[in-house]
Amino acid sequence: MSEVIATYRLPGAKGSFEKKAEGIALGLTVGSWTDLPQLEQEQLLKFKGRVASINEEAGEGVGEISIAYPGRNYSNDLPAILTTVFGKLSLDGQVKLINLEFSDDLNRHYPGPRYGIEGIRELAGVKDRPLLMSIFKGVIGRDLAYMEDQLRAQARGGVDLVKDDEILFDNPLTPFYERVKNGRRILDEVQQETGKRTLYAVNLTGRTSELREKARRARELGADALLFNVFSYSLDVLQELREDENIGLPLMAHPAFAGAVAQAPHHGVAYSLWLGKFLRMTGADFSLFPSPYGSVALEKDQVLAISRELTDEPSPFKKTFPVPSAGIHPGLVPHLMEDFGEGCVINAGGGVHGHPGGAESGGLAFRQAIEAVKAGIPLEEVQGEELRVALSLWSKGGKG
Ligand SMILES: CSCCC(=O)C(=O)COP(=O)(O)O
Ligand SMILES: [Mg+2]
Repeated sequence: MSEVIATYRLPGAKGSFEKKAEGIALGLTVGSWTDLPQLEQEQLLKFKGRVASINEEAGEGVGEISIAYPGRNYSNDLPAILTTVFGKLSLDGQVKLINLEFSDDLNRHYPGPRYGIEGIRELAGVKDRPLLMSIFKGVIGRDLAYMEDQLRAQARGGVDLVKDDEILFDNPLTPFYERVKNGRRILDEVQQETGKRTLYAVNLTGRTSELREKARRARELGADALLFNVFSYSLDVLQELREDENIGLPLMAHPAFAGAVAQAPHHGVAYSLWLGKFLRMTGADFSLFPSPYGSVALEKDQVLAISRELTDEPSPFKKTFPVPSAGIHPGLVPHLMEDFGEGCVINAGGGVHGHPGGAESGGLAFRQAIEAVKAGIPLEEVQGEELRVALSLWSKGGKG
């Protein structure tokens, strides 16, 4: 039967959860604060939520309640489903949505990533190591020539991808379409020099009604991929971009604004859903999230839960690349590869541009660190000058 099963974590004393569960099951479906006439209750029974499970011992003074919501109550789209399972309830005190399971018949209507990890590896030409991504930094208020120089340096350093910073919007100095065209030209030139292809994820911004046309035009102009601030828009907008066959580009989901919904320990939505399951099912090829040891850190169990949702099998969806980020420098590469293996994207802005030798050296330092970890060589024993300088600047495993 079509249904979603929502699991909530909320405070309460033992013995109090059954009543709470029934209240949620009723209140978010057919009920209200007043009792309905008997006849109506019988008519509405097939629309009533069902208490699927109660765990009164999920933690100290905390329980977990799972409620099944019949598919006939909502259209199969995330706006309707999120409103059903956590619309009014999200306003009702300490309660956190920690999981949402979709029946197979509902799941199959979501697109998942168009490329996924394997498809992105094909595009990047990288099979057997984590991908390395750098980030434009300090380009607000600068012109296209400045960006071109920064892009060239990053690409010469051997990074596989470069992304716009999420705070770079369409602007007169570096307009979106010009960034796309220049990016293609510069990266073609560097590929001629080095033989290596670097992909550029340009930040797709502006009003929602403009996004699809801008994305289609970007593809025509040769864009490699699109960075997208999903949570300033919505998951459904991401899904619309994914499902547009005239766009067809890799989609890189940025977590900006995600904390507004997921950060609070006893409210909102779990990060594993918000940056994991929901992004994978709606079509993100990459999901960026704060690493456990960077400058904007999440708890390790939260981050690993995000990564599991992005990559676990079996799944009806291709895998989404986990992209642990924020405050990442070459000394952290062993931690990243220990926690995420080779199936991740190592993402750094300051850790590349902050290298004393400049962005090119920053990229080389990361590449040397990745190769060392693959070979089982301690970073301190690596001969690479760029890595040695980076390690002396940023203590291994410390914060940047
Ligand atoms: C918070 S996850 C996305 C990280 C990000 O957008 C960024 O610009 C990281 O820059 P950094 O200099 O910390 O590598
Ligand atoms: Mg950023």
